[in-house]
Amino acid sequence: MATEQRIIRIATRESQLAMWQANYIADRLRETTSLFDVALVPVSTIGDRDRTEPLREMGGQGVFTREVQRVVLENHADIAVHSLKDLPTGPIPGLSLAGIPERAPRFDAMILPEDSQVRTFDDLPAGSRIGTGSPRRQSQLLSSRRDLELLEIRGNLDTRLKKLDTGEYDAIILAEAGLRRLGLEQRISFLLTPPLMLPAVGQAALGIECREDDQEVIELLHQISHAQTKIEVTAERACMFTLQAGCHAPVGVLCQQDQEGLKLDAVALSPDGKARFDVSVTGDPASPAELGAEVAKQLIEQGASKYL
Ligand SMILES: NCc1[nH]cc(CCC(=O)O)c1CC(=O)O
Repeated sequence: MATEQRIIRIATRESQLAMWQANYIADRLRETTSLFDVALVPVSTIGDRDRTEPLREMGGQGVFTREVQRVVLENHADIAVHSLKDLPTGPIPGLSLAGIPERAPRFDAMILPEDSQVRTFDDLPAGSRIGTGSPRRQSQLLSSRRDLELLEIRGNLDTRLKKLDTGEYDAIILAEAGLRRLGLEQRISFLLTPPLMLPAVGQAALGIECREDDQEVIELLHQISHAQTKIEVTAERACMFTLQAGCHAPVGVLCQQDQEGLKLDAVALSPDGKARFDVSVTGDPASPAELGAEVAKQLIEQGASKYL
């Protein structure tokens, strides 16, 4: 008689992007093992239910992740799949962030109406209305172009693209990774790359949590993890944790391996972009958390705390 197969239950938000990500992880797990079956457990979060308030005013950190985590803690699911950039950096008692799969392309993208002739950031007409509620994106754009008008925008990717197409904005900014995952990359007019724009902590990476005592699932999540991505996001998240800054702070980071070692660039800005603090440190790839803490320490020494 066949023994009963354990089903790995995957808790996820219900947005199109979250469901894509959860299905992607389900496929990776199925490729890794035939010992388990997988099933999705959709969860609605306050971040999804309230589409009107600017995100940073909605109880801030964890509005997209807290309820998904609770479902796992209460054993109604076994793993939680998050966009790592939405996951607060502090540890959650009872949960282990055991899965960090390979990161997708991590930069931000500018989207213009389909008939626009504008091809570069510098070509944007003076006073262009740019839709983004992210203080990180707003402050970095204002740091190079004081003339731009930054406007709040909410909603999932489809909703935001519709708001652009109906003329509410001259351009909007979205992460390249999310657009690619939903097959919308043809809407990208151009990428916003460093030094103009540093991405968010963990941007384009996924974070998968499970209960800290679920050794079977922890091992499975290690098998679908990617060593280099894990090193990079460990440095980035340690920097944000030491800064005591959340995902809505005006902070951008970029962690990359080069010939000299593991390099972490970070920028913190005032909301209007007039003040900015830049730090770049190269460290030992074997100690990414120390590198992140060192970069945070230097930002604080420069006076960045005032804006965090
Ligand atoms: N805060 C929303 C969010 N969280 C994750 C992504 C998709 C990209 C990613 O995984 O970094 C997005 C959308 C966006 O910023 O455009």
